[in-house]
Parts: sequence; structure tokens; C-alpha cells
Amino acid sequence: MHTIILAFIFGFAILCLSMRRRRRWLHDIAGPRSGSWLYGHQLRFNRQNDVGELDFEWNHRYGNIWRIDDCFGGESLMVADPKAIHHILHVQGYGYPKTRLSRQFTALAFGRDDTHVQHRKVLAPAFAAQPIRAFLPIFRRVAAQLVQIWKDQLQCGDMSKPQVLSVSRGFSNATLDIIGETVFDYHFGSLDGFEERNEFSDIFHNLWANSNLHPSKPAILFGATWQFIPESLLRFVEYLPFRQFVRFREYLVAGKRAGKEMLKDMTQYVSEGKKSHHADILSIIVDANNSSDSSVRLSEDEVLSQVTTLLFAGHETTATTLTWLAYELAHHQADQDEIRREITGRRAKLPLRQRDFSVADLDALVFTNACIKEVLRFHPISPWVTRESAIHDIIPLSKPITLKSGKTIADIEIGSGVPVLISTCAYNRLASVWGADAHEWNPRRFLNPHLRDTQVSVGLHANVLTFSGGNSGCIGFRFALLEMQSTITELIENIKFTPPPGMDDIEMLRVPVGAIMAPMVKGKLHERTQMPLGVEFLH
Ligand code: HEM
Repeated sequence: MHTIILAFIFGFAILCLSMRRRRRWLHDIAGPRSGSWLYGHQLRFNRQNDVGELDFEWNHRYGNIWRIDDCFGGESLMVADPKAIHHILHVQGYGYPKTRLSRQFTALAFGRDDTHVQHRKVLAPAFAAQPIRAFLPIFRRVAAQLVQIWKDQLQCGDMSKPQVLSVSRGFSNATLDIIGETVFDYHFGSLDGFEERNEFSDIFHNLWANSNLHPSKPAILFGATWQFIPESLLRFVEYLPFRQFVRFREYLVAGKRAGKEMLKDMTQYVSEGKKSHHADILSIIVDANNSSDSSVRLSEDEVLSQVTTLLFAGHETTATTLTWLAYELAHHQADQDEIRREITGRRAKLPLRQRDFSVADLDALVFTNACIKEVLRFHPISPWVTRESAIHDIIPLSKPITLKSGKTIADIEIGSGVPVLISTCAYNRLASVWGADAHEWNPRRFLNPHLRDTQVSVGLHANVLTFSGGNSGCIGFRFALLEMQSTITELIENIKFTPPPGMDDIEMLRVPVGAIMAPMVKGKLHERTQMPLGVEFLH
């Protein structure tokens, strides 16, 4: 018993000393004070109801870089400054690895720092432009199925006017079916059984929201101690009875079970010395893995972890972005009409023997693509990028800041071990980068050929930060873009979105649930993810 108490006191002392050491670097940087040694800003931050409500306020008050309080008296650096973001993600890269907490689930596939390069190398061929193009027919087919399902649902009512549907569930099922088929040729059938229960869509439905909405105080404190727990022990965390781990465990078990079935067929094929005959991502990974040096080859369990991470990273992110796109188009009818005109014009130009849009056709839809860029900028599904300095470094700034001591500096010196929270939501709304109307929906900003002239390069697409950047940026961004182009064109050709009729006082929130944000109705958070919109058929 004495040993346990001594170990606890010793551990606690190390935690306090370590927090103190990190604080040294940030003590003179301006930022809000929480007044709580135990929770810092973490309670408020994790329980905010609308993404940006804190970041926008702090960014406005303290400039593009500021300090916030963490649990146990620790501090984090929050960054929205473009030059600093470029430096952290692109120049230093692994000098600022993901924190253990943020690697909670992607680490399953992308390993600890030392194995990330190897995992990424095996995955990269599957996410090059060419293999992604091959998925276009799948994207188009699933989008058409979604249109048909919504049509069937609305046929029970008056088809001559918009009727209310929660579009988020439809997008979620569609992207789940797409990810199943493209990642490992697995048919989840979530759209087939739209009205019925389906094991996979049930597991994924509200996975983030049920597990991470308004985390409990013990869960927040526990998360703050992860940086001090050895990696070897952290892998047992998923067995703990916290609600976030219970739900994620269910998903891991189901995802790996499905992946195992597919992998069995594939490895048998490959063991016969053949290249796999499928074009799905898992087959490409298996081929790439087999042709890599045996010393760096991934184990079967590591390959299966890739599958579960891809299901997880590539499903709700795209679904939620499409959900917000439908929302914005419902509230900006002129933009929706312009997209429709653009699609109709393009279709009229298709050669007789070409039955559907090609990738080039979709890329040529300039205004539609501007709307996709704008939704990524305006509603970043992953509002923060979490890192921790592993080096002693000088971070350059686009704009000098004034320290609490009154001194003005053009760069910040930090030591290793400082948590760095890159505020994607604040960067994506900087007036200095996007113009004076940065807090408004305006896809036309992306039609301005001079928009990029003075921008520092940070993001993977259109310089928005929503896919992050650098060596850990979203590997699936090309996949997500083509999937969104395919889906939105199919929908807007056939459907008109409007604000939900009879629900004038409804207010939508972007509620943070762990690493992503979910659309929920103000006052109805208990109903979890939803997006009620008016939907009307055009033909
Ligand atoms: C709109 C849709 C999407 C958004 C906004 C998005 C955003 C992100 C972000 C912010 C990261 C974290 C990067 C970091 O920590 O620096 C990430 C990582 C990742 N994403 Fe995406 N993503 C999307 C769609 C997809 C799709 C469709 C796939 C796969 C089919 C995918 C696969 C991944 C993977 C595997 C990682 C981990 C990369 C690594 O650790 O190296 N994502 N994504």
C-alpha cells in the first residue's frame, strides 16, 4: 500500500515539475486566464457548443498566436499565424509530432512516431491521383442511390413542395458504403437498409457524438495524464470503461472482423505469387506491403489497423462536410442555382457516347469547386491540429506580437514538450488571408485569381487548413474531393435544398465531439447529430 501511495506522489510530482518546465516558454505570451489549476481551459474548451466561439474571441483579443491553460497548471500555445503554421507543419514536420491524445485512434494505423513514415509509405500508392480516379463510378452510383432513397422517402408526402429530411444520416450512410467498397471491396449496405437497422451504420451512427460529446471531468483529467504514461501501457486504454473507449472498441472489433475476411482471400491470392486483382485500397496496400523490404513490412494486424483507421478517418469527415455544404446551399439559393446552371451546361456539352461526367468534367465545374473550397474553409470538420514540440525551436511569425512584458517579437522561442494547438477554424477565418468578409459564406472569393498572391502556403487544398498539411496531413484529401464533387453534382441536378419549412427558429450548432465537429440543433443536443433541411425533387 505504501508503495502505491509513494508511486502516486512521485508520479504527481513529476507531472507538476514537467508542467512547470513547459510553462517557462509561454509565460510571457498573452492569453486568457482560466483561474483553474486543475482543469485550465480544458473544461470550457471541450464543452463548448459551437466551434470557434472561443477561438474567434481569443484570436480577436490576442492576435494570431496566444497561450491557454491546460490541466494541472500546464499551458498550450494556440496558433493561427500562417507563417508559424507553415513552419510547424511543413518546415519542421516530425519536429512537432502528434500528441499521444490526438494519436489515440490514428496511431492504430499510423503507428508511433518511428513507424509513421513506414506506414505512410505503404499507404501512399493507394491515394495517388490515378487509383482515386478509378473510384469515380462507385462515387456516382452511391450518390444516385442516395437521391433515389430520398425520393422514395418523400413520396409519402406532397412532392410539389420541399419536405423536411435530416440529410446528415443520408450522407453518413452514403459515405460509409463508399468507404467500405473502395477501401476493401466490402458492402456495408447501409443505404440498402436505410430504414432498417444495419450493424455497421448503427455502430458508426453518432460514434463521435455519443463517445465524445461533453466529456466528463475524470475523462478530461485522464486525457491530460497520457503524455506521462508509457506508450506500452497506453494501448490498453481502449479497454477502459469510459464511454469513448467502449464505443470505439465496438467499432474496432467490427471493422477488423470485416477487414479480416477480405484480407484472408487477398493474402491467399498473394501467397500464390500473384498481384491482387482488385483495385480497392486494401489490395493496393497489400501489394505495396509485399513488395517492400521484409524488414519494414507491416504485420497482418497493422494492415487491419489501416482498414479501421481509413473507415474512421474517411467516413464521417466527408459526410459532415457534405452536410454543411447542403446547409449553405439551402441558405444561399443563388449559389445553388448557379451550381445547377453550371452542371446543366456541362451535361449539355458531353459527347453523345459519354453517359456521365468524367473527372475532367467535374474539375471543370469552377463555381461548384469554389463552393467545395468555401465549405472546407468555413466549416472545418477537424477544427484543430494537435502537435507537441519535440525540439528546441524558433517559430517565425507573419505578424509581430506584443508580449505581456510589453516587448514586441517577430518569432517565438520554445523548448521541447510544449503542446501546440493549431487553430484551423481561426486560420480559416483570418481577414488577412481571406479578406474582410472572412466570417461570411462567399465562394466567389476562390474565383479571385489574386487570392493566393500574398498567402503563405499552409494547406493541402486551396490553402485552407482543413486537411492539415505536411507529412501527417490528410492522405485521403484527393479521395474526399472527388467524392464530394461526385455527390454534390448528382444531388444538385436532381434536388433542391431549402431551409427546413416550418422550422424558422431552428439554430444549427457545430458541436465539437473529440477531433471533429458534428451538426446539432441548439437546445436538442440530446438528439445528437442531425441536419434538418427542406428537400424538393426537381424532376
Ligand atoms: C472532408 C473530408 C476530410 C477531412 C476534412 C479530413 C481531414 C483530416 C485531418 C485534419 C487529418 C489530420 C492531419 C494532421 O494531424 O495533421 C487527417 C488525417 C487523415 N485522413 Fe483525412 N480528412 C478527410 C477525408 C479523408 C478520407 C476520405 C480519407 C481516406 C479515405 C482520409 C484518411 C486520413 C488518414 C489515413 C489520416 C491520417 C494521416 C496520417 O496520420 O499520416 N481522410 N484527415
